[in-house]
Amino acid sequence: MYLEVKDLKKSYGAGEGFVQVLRGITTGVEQGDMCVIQGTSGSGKSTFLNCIGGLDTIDSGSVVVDGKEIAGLSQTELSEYRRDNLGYIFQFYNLVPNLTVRENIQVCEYLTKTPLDMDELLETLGLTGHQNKFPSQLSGGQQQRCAIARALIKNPKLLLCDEPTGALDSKTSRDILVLLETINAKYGTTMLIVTHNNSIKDMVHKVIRIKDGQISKEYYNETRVPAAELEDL
Ligand SMILES: Nc1ncnc2c1ncn2[C@@H]1O[C@H](COP(=O)(O)OP(=O)(O)OP(=O)(O)O)[C@@H](O)[C@H]1O
Repeated sequence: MYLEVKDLKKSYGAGEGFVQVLRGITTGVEQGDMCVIQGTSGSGKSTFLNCIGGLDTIDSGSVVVDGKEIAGLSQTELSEYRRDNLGYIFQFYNLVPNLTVRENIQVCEYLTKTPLDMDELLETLGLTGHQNKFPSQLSGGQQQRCAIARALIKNPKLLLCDEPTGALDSKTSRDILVLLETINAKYGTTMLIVTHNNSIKDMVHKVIRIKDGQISKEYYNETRVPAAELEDL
């Protein structure tokens, strides 16, 4: 198992403002699997992702990623863990506005000794002709592809995606999902995808549903629908 989570609990605030967000989550994801995390607004999906991604500390429980326990790591250790293992993609692309596409990706290339080949990645993501443009000169889909390239240049073993198609129209969403599928097949990247779009669950290996901070359902898809054939995106 690449990711093993046991009895993960996470709360925020104190006194009147105390919220118990994750109430003991136990689950796992195999290496190379794409996994969708579903749940209603406020159920704890992003919190779960952030705990696994070392962006948030954990109250109790265990999160083992690639054999390494990340619960209880110091901030410095967490930042090393993020640098060495993870790529992130968010709904809003968080590109640096005054850097070109290529430079935005280079920022992350420098974080690793073994980056993917920049030109090949630009080609895979359909960004070769846009590499010298600034984010403001790109469409939403192109900006998201740039954000994906930035996340992938380190060749992370684990890619965390929080609403990766949330700001995109249906055609561009499909393009992005086809891309994630291609990357998963090409590099074997394990992916956790938080999404409100109910169609995306059909293209992944595993689905985890969270309700009120607990797992209400989880299952593996026996057959997967290719992203290109998903309906109602
Ligand atoms: N930093 C924080 N401080 C206090 N409360 C927080 C914080 N982050 C999240 N919460 C609370 O935790 C609960 C779960 O939030 P989370 O963002 O994980 O939900 P979600 O399932 O991702 O929701 P959505 O689908 O709307 O993005 C919410 O009630 C939210 O207000």
